[in-house]
Amino acid sequence: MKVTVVGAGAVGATCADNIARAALCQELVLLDIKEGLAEGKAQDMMQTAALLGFDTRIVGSTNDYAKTAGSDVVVITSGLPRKPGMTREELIGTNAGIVKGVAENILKHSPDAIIIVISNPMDTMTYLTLTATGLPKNRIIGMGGTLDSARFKYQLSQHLGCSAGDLNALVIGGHGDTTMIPLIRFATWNSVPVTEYLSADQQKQIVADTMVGGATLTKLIGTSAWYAPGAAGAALVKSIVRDEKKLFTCCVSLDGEYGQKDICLGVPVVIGKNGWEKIIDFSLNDEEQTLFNKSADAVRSMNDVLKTL
Ligand SMILES: NC(=O)c1ccc[n+]([C@@H]2O[C@H](COP(=O)([O-])OP(=O)(O)OC[C@H]3O[C@@H](n4cnc5c(N)ncnc54)[C@H](O)[C@@H]3O)[C@@H](O)[C@H]2O)c1
Ligand SMILES: O=C(O)C[C@H](O)C(=O)O
Repeated sequence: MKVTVVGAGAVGATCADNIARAALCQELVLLDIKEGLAEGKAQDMMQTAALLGFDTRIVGSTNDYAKTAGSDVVVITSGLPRKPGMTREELIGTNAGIVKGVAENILKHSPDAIIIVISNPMDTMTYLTLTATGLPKNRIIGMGGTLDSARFKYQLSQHLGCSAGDLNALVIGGHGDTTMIPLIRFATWNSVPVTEYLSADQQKQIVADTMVGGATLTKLIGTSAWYAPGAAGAALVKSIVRDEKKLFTCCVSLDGEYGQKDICLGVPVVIGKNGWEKIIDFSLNDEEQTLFNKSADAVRSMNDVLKTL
């Protein structure tokens, strides 16, 4: 197996590090436009191999896409992160050009790859990657809901005083401060609904804190987060290369599911060797469906901005 991570910044390097530590592929290419950055980080990571005991060969590249040729999975993390006070959507002007160029270069050298898009605004960058490459929809996966669901479990675990690993919880919709939808009604603690244990106020607080999870970290750190985003990207890579068929919320192209079409948005999907293999379409109540439709409207208006760039 060969995996490429484009963008050797905070998220890309963390994602690559997680992929290497778990020995998810024989060859891992880290590519960045900044001279020497990817080569340096690749060498640094390779120097952990003797300490951590993995055999993945990590190759760094300054914009030489020939090195990425024949990748089975490509993770796109290239682009600007937001600064405190900004929304993810404000990154569209710069990141659309970067993501489009990267996707076209990847396609030339790895026409069979499954592409995971992480760059923000992620829902729109996923839609752009799908339309720019023309690849089958199952091979384009946006990573956002996977991270947001992990943050939702973190918030729940803090209130319940329990292991995050004992929780099942999904965030669907867009990957934006106001567009994501933490589905607390469906969240369980080892099969028992968490709503049994949490007051209405606690539930509201958990949902609100989950929605601004990325903004909260951006304010604290001064740039956006990378540990959980990198780990979330690697979890998707693992489910693909090991054909685990795990269920994650990912941003995928909808064709009528959840009442939406011609849009990429976060819904629960099965991830395996063919990319996203199945959308799990379950019934939302009126309130949840209204939120989902509003989320779709907001993402669609960002997709329209692409036409003006
Ligand atoms: N979807 C998510 O859940 C999620 C989570 C975290 C971050 N992000 C997004 O991921 C992106 C990266 O974040 P980061 O913190 O790693 O930023 P960063 O600045 O640390 O790294 C970005 C890297 O991209 C590189 N780059 C820029 N243009 C390039 C090009 N044309 N080709 C190759 N490389 C290029 C830069 O040189 C830089 O090293 C941002 O857009 C951020 O908003 C998304
Ligand atoms: O918050 C951001 O801008 C980065 C990312 O989307 C995140 O949720 O951590």
